[in-house]
Amino acid sequence: MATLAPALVLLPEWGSGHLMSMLESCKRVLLAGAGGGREFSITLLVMRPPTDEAGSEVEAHVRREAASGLDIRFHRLPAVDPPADAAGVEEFIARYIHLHAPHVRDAVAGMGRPVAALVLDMFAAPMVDVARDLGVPSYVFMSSTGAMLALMLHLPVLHDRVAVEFHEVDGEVDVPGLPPLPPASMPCPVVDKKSPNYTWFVRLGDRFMDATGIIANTADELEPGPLAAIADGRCVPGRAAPPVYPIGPVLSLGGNDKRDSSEPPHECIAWLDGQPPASVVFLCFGSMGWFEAAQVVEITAALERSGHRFLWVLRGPPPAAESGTGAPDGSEHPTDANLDELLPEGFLERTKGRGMVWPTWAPQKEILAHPAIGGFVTHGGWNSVLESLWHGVPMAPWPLYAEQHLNAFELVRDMGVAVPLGVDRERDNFVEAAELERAVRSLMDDASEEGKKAREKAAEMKAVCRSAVAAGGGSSHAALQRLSEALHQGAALPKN
Ligand SMILES: COc1cc(-c2[o+]c3cc(O)cc([O-])c3cc2O[C@@H]2O[C@H](CO)[C@H](O)[C@H](O)[C@H]2O)cc(OC)c1O
Ligand SMILES: O=c1ccn([C@@H]2O[C@H](COP(=O)(O)OP(=O)(O)O)[C@@H](O)[C@H]2O)c(=O)[nH]1
Repeated sequence: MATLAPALVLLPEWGSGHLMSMLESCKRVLLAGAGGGREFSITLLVMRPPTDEAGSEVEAHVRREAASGLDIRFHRLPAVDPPADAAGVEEFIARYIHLHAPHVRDAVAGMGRPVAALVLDMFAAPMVDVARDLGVPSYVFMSSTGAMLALMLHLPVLHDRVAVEFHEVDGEVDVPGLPPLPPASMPCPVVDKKSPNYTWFVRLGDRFMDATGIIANTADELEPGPLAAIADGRCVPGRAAPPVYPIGPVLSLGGNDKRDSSEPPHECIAWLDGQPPASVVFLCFGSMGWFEAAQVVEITAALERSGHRFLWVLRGPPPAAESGTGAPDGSEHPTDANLDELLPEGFLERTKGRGMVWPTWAPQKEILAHPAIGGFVTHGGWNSVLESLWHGVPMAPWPLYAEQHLNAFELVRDMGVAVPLGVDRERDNFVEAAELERAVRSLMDDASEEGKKAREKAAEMKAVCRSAVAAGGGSSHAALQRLSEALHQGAALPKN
């Protein structure tokens, strides 16, 4: 038994952004420990996702990772009935995950080897209790920003201090480590305090405090304000937060964008190959972003008038959007866009040669790595942001869902790597053509002072990202070493 490598037992939420980001991060721990006397194995606890679509995605990840040659095992948890009465997406996710607690307990108890950590998705934070009962360490994995982490830790304090809805606050909301936050930049789950989603987020933030540690996909130099606020105990006055290990950027792999060099380039890449350096604005809106026809018209007008080259990933509504029966976990994916139906007549002709509209999943990481890309209009999902910064691409954030309004604020106001884009949150995040045209010009025009600052800052962050993960002095590499040491020290046989 003593010779068996301690296990990192992972409980990710099933969404690719969460699962792959956690797995890739824990693979770094595995690789960092190997050879240094700190061997680990990984066991990923697989919940049956609540939709067939998510189920197929998870199975594809499992198949690929099982063939990776690393010490990664998969343990399928018994199925549970999803809550039938959840009023909101975040409530559904947190409750559905929590129903697995007895099965998680059994799986960890039956590992037959020391457990270095039960690594929990942010939505699974209440399962710190399972780890405590079994006498093993628990770590929350934060796949979003340090700013979101600071906000979540601070949320129980805000809950006591702010009696009204955040949008009724006179002025701004104070979140330690961030510039004063306009209420319109609060993340979706906390905008309605009457909603159980809000109650769950307050609870999740509270339970983060009971973890042994928090692993975060960020870097000290990327988010110094929020990370220092957490470390200094400013988020929850009077109580020390668990140590945070910012080990990022870990770019989550697992999309279908890794190309064999013998294959011909993807059509988007082939098109970019013919464009001048830093001349193309890339528009892409994550795994769930799509637009109604009226918004598409505004985007086409903005792109035409801006005169800039563009590569636009345009997706259509998810199948359930028409019937109003969305997936309970909010994970319904957009369909491929029917360009003939969605685009105004003549748009493709008029922009021929300088624009490309791609109607399906695109190889985003490869696109952002291409020298022709000069700017990125993004929904501001944290994985997309990290990918953009990794390649030094400045952004114009167009937040659509989840915590992206907070991300947009941080990118523009705190990190300075993005130009602002005026999004009407009251109108389903609608953006007028003139506003998008202004933002694209600001991002891409050589003469734009605002764009110049964002470009310089993004170039700086590219260097920061790469040096953070570099061996021999990188802050994220050092955090990985500290984490590896803490995991090694804390490994314990589960009590039964
Ligand atoms: C991070 O804060 C929030 C994340 C989510 C959220 O929920 C979610 C649920 C699913 O079933 C599938 C998903 O793919 C998914 C994604 C998701 O957010 C995205 O997570 C990314 C990190 O991996 C990244 O942070 C992106 O910005 C998110 O868009 C939901 C939520 O409240 C609505 C959050 O506050
Ligand atoms: O057409 C697309 C859309 C998205 N992505 C990838 O999907 C992930 C999206 O994650 P993010 O956290 O940005 O947003 P989410 O989709 O979770 O809201 C990123 O790795 C993107 O590179 C991609 O490769 N092609």
